[in-house]
Amino acid sequence: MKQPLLLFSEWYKEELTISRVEIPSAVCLSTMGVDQFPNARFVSFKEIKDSSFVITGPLQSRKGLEIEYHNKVALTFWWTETARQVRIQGVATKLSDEFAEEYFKQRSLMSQAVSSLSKQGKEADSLEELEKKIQKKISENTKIKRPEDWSGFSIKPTRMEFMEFKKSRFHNRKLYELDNNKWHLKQLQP
Ligand SMILES: Cc1cc2nc3c(=O)[nH]c(=O)nc-3n(C[C@H](O)[C@H](O)[C@H](O)COP(=O)(O)O)c2cc1C
Repeated sequence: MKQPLLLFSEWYKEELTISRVEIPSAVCLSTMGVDQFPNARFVSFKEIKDSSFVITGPLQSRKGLEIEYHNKVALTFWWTETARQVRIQGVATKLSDEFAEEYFKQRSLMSQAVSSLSKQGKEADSLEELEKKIQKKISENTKIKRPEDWSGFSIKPTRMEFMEFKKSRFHNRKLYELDNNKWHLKQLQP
């Protein structure tokens, strides 16, 4: 049986080589809201590290607070060129400061400036003022420090479903479930 993280890497690579979308790393992150409503938004998948899926962003954002409240989350990929969907459920853990620094360094100057000055999800008094501050920060051309609040999550999968979409609707669905540290595979009906 092929291990699911290996299958994920193969599928992702296949999509990346032929993808024509600007952000092929986009993935839908679903969380459980403090109001018990599920909540979903796209984020950028960074990489698999220590058998976990890494995403980044501010911890004081809605998603950050929701994950703090309830650490079980879902990631959903839809890859248009290869017509494949991957659904992942797992447990999220905050990144270490060391890894957060690494990911912050990889961001463009613009992204770093936005992250350092924008309080993601808070109401804006004046977008123009905020944009001016960001432009000023960029023009200073000095090293931008990672805000303490900017980090990310490492999501350890416990269930992964791989679907090959078929025009006939006779989709191929393979479900991997983790039990006692071992992955078990089931073939699902379409
Ligand atoms: C393609 C795409 C990629 C995105 N990547 C990220 C990301 O990596 N991190 C992030 O915090 N927000 C990212 N966003 C913005 C989120 O969709 C969202 O607006 C933001 O994280 C606030 O969500 P929240 O209020 O639920 O915390 C991305 C949006 C899109 C459309």
